[in-house]
Amino acid sequence: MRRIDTELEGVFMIEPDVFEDARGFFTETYNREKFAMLGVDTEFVQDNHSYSAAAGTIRGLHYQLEPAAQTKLVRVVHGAIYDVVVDIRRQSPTFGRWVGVILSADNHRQLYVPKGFAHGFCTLVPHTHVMYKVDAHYSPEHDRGIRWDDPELGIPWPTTKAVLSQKDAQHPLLRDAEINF
Ligand SMILES: Cc1cn([C@H]2C[C@H](O)[C@@H](COP(=O)(O)OP(=O)(O)O[C@H]3O[C@@H](C)C(=O)[C@@H](O)[C@H]3O)O2)c(=O)[nH]c1=O
Repeated sequence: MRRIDTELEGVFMIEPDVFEDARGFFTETYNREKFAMLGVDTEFVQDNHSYSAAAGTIRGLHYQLEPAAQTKLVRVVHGAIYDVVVDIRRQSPTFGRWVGVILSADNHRQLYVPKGFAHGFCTLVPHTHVMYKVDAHYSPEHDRGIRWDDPELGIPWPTTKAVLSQKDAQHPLLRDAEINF
């Protein structure tokens, strides 16, 4: 099991050990002690599961305001995603910078998304199931978003025909977003 850092400080992947045999495989998708040793020192309170039918489905870019800000640990149990994290802490030296990684059922990688970052993904294949743990409960009144296609971010989403929710089509640009962390 290993940690793979990204260009954004505090944003990293966990690649668990996968034990394959004639039946298939076994893997620990979360182990408090082992994950904590790699930096996932987080008390999760909610597990989420989203299913996207079509390839090219984009969900994001999402965050919750303080005091409901969330740390997330994201993985894919079926299919694959291009997973994006954007630093939206206005005082941060890396404000507005983002990283994109591939998480898939095959690579078993998990992405750690700290508070202060917006998160979104694009499904790369149909019938993709994403599961993630969060350390603060869902709070609709603190729920916010940033436009997935904000030109100042310039994220190269791997689709020419994004499938979006109505909500996600209407978020403000990062420069106009309400942010309190
Ligand atoms: C996120 C969430 C949604 N819901 C409800 C609200 C709504 O009726 C329905 C769908 O919500 P959304 O459209 O916000 O779901 P979705 O677009 O999948 O939102 C998620 O996107 C990814 C990228 C994230 O990072 C998550 O934190 C979350 O924001 O589910 C909950 O009950 N609990 C939750 O934790």
